[in-house]
Amino acid sequence: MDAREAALLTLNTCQRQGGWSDGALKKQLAAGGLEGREAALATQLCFGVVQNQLLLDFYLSKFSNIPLRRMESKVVQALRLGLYQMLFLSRIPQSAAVNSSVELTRTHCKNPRAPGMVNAILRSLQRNLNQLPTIPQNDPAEYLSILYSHPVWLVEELLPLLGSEGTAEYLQANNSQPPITAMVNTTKATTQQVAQLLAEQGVEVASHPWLEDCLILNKTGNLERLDAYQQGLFYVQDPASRLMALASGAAPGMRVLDVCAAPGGKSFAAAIQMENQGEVISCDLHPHKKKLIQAGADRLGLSIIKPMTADGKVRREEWVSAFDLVLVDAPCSGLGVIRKKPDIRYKDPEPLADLPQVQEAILENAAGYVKTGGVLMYSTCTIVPRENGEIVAAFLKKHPEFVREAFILPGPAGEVSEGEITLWPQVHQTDGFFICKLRKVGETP
Ligand SMILES: C[S@@+](CC[C@H](N)C(=O)[O-])C[C@H]1O[C@@H](n2cnc3c(N)ncnc32)[C@H](O)[C@@H]1O
Repeated sequence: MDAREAALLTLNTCQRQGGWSDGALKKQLAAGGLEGREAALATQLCFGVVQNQLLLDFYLSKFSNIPLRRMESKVVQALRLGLYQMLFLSRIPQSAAVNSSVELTRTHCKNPRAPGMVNAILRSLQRNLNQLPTIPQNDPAEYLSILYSHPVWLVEELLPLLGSEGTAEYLQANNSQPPITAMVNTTKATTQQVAQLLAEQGVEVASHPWLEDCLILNKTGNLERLDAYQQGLFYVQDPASRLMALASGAAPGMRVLDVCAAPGGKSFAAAIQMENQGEVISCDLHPHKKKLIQAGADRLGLSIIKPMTADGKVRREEWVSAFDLVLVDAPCSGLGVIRKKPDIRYKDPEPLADLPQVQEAILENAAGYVKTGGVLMYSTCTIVPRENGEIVAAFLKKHPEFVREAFILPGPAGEVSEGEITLWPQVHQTDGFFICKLRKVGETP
């Protein structure tokens, strides 16, 4: 199996079964025994097609007599792969892009006429690459939707928030490849020691420009096989999540509750900040996720983390007013992590409508666990106000005993004087993320 075949099979699985491309690709690479450059190419092809799917389909449909929706899924994926390479990967000769897609169609598609059709469509596109049809600009949302391959409903939601230039910048940032950021487990080693160990194993390592104890990694190969990973000297996390822990003020000796904890990233960040002194109770609704948190904590040697299965909406009397710090990293639409999970954009938006209700209920219940004088953090990895600022505003209306508290972050975010911030990939070079810090200044009424 080569990179293109792995990409085709992954894209086809995701299209037909609705899975996530990152997970499906990982399985496909393992099944096909792909490593190194072939694995990197398969990843680029797979993510590139997903990131540009609406644009690719716009052009393909102009050059095909048959609507794409009436073609076999693998034929559509072969067409997308061929055109993606021609438009975005100038290092690949165009003839190789066309021929490989024709070959994939011959090997994997049922219809004997499919290879001829794929050849004809891609050759015709190749001849017209310098004069492709223009995307209509009369409707700004539709234009940006096609140009940057995001659904119209999302673009329509962003335009009033960011304006057309800001929206375009955000959508473009979503189609970029974020760096791998490794957070050093400073309870076990210094950043310099970890950087050296990684470099000795051939990883390209650089310091993060503004986040302490964070390394940017390149050429990791299978990261989980690295000695530094196996020894629990780092974990992979976006800077936004670390910023949430920094804003929270988690400190040694505190009693902390992480209400929505799996797979454990915020708990790990807090426990490391606490120098593994104190207690972090890390809960998640789903029983199978408890093991995931425990495995991460064990690998990192963070003994203060106590994983539990618990529903964040259901009150536990023994926890009332018992914690210095409560983290609510709420289940959300994930629209801030499109860079890492490019297919989030194509998921059905209908179930997202119920999320604010769940978020409100979890925040409401979690607030009861904060001691007077303690801190309640609310965060999500999304950028839409209805899951972020609007949740906090509604909560504060009912809870005068809580107030927003200013905090200072390293990097472009700087001082957050209003106590809440939305981080954006195009501005802060992080995932899209929301952080709000609330201090309980009075007794529960
Ligand atoms: C955004 S993720 C948390 C990410 C985690 N804090 C981290 O940094 O790794 C939200 C989590 O909330 C969990 N969840 C959903 N509903 C919940 C509920 N009612 N109570 C507790 N956890 C819930 C989900 O299983 C999911 O793991």
